[in-house]
Amino acid sequence: MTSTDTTSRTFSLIAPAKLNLFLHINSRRDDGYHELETLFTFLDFGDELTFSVTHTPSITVFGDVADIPLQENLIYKAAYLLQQHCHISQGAHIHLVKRLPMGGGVGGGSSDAATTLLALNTLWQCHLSLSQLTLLGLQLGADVPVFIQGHTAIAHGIGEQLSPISLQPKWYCVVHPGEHVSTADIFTHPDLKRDTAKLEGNWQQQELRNDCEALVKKLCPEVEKTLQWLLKYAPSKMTGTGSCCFVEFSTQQEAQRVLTNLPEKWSGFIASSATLSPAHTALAALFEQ
Ligand SMILES: C[C@@](CO)(OP(=O)(O)O)[C@H](O)COP(=O)(O)OP(=O)(O)OC[C@H]1O[C@@H](n2ccc(N)nc2=O)[C@H](O)[C@@H]1O
Ligand SMILES: Nc1ncnc2c1ncn2[C@@H]1O[C@H](COP(=O)(O)OP(=O)(O)O)[C@@H](O)[C@H]1O
Repeated sequence: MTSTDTTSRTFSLIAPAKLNLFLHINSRRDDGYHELETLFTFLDFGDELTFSVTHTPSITVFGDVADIPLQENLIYKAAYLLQQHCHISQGAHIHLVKRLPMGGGVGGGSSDAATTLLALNTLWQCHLSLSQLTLLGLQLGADVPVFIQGHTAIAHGIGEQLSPISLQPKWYCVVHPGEHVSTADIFTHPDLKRDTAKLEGNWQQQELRNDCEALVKKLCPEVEKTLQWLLKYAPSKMTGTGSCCFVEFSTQQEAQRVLTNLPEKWSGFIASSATLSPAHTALAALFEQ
């Protein structure tokens, strides 16, 4: 999945998906952002990004860039932010293979941005620490810090205060109901439940849920249908602000069975969870050679 050519300074990394195993919204701040508590885990499935350094300062992003204008692509934004911050005179060619559904709640854009910061920090020899990269990443989105820190974590604040934890690896079948859900639309909706009490004591002994789920089910009937269909196999949940839904298993076979039976109108994938982000694991392996 990962390749390198250190002599021409080119390498590929997987920008992994995340799942929110629960997502509680505690309050809305004066700046419009929401205080939340969420459990992030990484999947060993994601977009593939290939980075090459150039001797001129231009930054290009090509491949599956769909109709996102270059300067709005989070990959470009991340590269440009780092280049400006560290006064780098080199540029980069970045190729994207998009596997994660956009607006699916699996964090594809944020993961692409974080992976770009991690990769170019190395290729451009910026020598920023993970804490410094995390602060830069937060300028790009509330979800970016967890992908930079790279560890399964419970997040507080707007998603940037991270307490790393370890979980048993599990297998997931993740289903995209074919609908795009805008994070901003959900967080600005008057009917969003935003008054869940903060967790106290051991989170594993408490009732956990996704506070966005009821609203998204109401707004997107296909999400409701997906959650219902998945219930035949296991308790189903939605990730982030949707629209992807998932079920958890101990074995690959159980997850594969759900994917095999998936109605044609939906798409999906199976993946196992990883306590460490696959992008971090791959980057460490590349530079230990
Ligand atoms: C809800 C979560 C949960 O993991 O995931 P997604 O469903 O988007 O993947 C994230 O917090 C999304 O993070 P991210 O997608 O990076 O958010 P941003 O770009 O910073 O913000 C997108 C929109 O969501 C709102 N937002 C985001 C995070 C937060 N804690 N409170 C908010 O109100 C922002 O006000 C903005 O209008
Ligand atoms: N490289 C990128 N990959 C995905 N989305 C991107 C990217 N760059 C910018 N975006 C924008 O960010 C939005 C949210 O993307 P994404 O992270 O996939 O969703 P979610 O936060 O629901 O997981 C997209 O609708 C798209 O307009």
